[in-house]
Amino acid sequence: MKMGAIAVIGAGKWGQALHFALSFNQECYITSRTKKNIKNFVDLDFALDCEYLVIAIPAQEIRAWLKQNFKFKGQKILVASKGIEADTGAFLNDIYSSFIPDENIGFISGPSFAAEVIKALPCALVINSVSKNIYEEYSKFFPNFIKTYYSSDVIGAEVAGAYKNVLAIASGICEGLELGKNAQASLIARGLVEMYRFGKHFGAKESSFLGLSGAGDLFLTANSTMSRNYRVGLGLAKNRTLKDILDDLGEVAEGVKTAFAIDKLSIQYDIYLPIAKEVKLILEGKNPKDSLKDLLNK
Ligand SMILES: NC(=O)C1=CN([C@@H]2O[C@H](COP(=O)(O)OP(=O)(O)OC[C@H]3O[C@@H](n4cnc5c(N)ncnc54)[C@H](OP(=O)(O)O)[C@@H]3O)[C@@H](O)[C@H]2O)C=CC1
Ligand SMILES: O=C(CO)COP(=O)(O)O
Repeated sequence: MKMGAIAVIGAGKWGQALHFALSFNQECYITSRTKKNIKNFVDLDFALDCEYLVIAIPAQEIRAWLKQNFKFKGQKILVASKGIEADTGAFLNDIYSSFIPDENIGFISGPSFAAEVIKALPCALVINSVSKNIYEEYSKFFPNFIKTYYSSDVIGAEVAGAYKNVLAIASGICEGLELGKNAQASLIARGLVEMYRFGKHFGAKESSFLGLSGAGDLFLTANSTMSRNYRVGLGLAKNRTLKDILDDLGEVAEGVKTAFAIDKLSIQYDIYLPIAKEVKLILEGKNPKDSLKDLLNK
């Protein structure tokens, strides 16, 4: 194994932004399914042999990707994806845990549009891991325009990062229906309560929802057309088909599949999650105006 070497896996928007940031203090490699003209682009085998691996592929692809490609030989993994597996309702940490010991895994969370990180604009991120060593080792790699914090609340970070994408869809719908800023702020605030209710069920800490991983990322994503999930919501409010919206987007909007995962878990564990439920129903074809009536009357 190449000790000390770092590689990003997945050269999409976030992978490329992280590669840019992680190249400030050291050489950083990057790989993807499709070969790209990026400095230090390497093949997958080269990347997998690095000690530090930052994985930035869509949540729904991770299980199959790990099964097909990954062999654990002591690598330290930083998971950059935000989503919950739709088919099973599995959290990413549980998927990774069956391939890699928990002490070797960290999760990045917090407000971080790739388009701003790749311009070296300042931001603050959380590295969540059961092992503080993972935080200490990875935080050294980040450039000085990114401030990193440590948290051991892996489930809190995961829930917040995944759930805010569903709420960003809801907020985009709110904007698309021209319901006004009062309605949008109410939706986001109740959304924060809802995502904490969900997280608490799985043992997440309240502080994660009050800080960068929860409120921070939710306020960012649910207020900006820079968010892909928000733009999905805008399209749904304008009665565009989901297929049409996603074809136009050309990038992943994790909230779509995650809405189905959350709905599955809400039924399985009997957790009251009215906003996520309506997002899932709208994705299945319910008229957003009917969802609004139902939310107001619940
Ligand atoms: N964009 C952002 O601002 C942020 C994104 N994230 C999260 O990061 C994750 C990735 O997002 P983002 O980079 O923006 O998405 P993109 O759609 O831009 O890119 C997705 C990347 O995943 C790769 N990929 C897709 N399917 C597979 C597969 N089956 N096997 C291997 N690789 C695959 C693609 O490979 P290829 O290059 O070959 O097409 C591409 O590099 C998501 O979970 C997202 O929520 C988190 C924080 C910020
Ligand atoms: O997670 C993000 C910013 O923190 C990116 O959000 P979108 O995937 O909705 O663009």
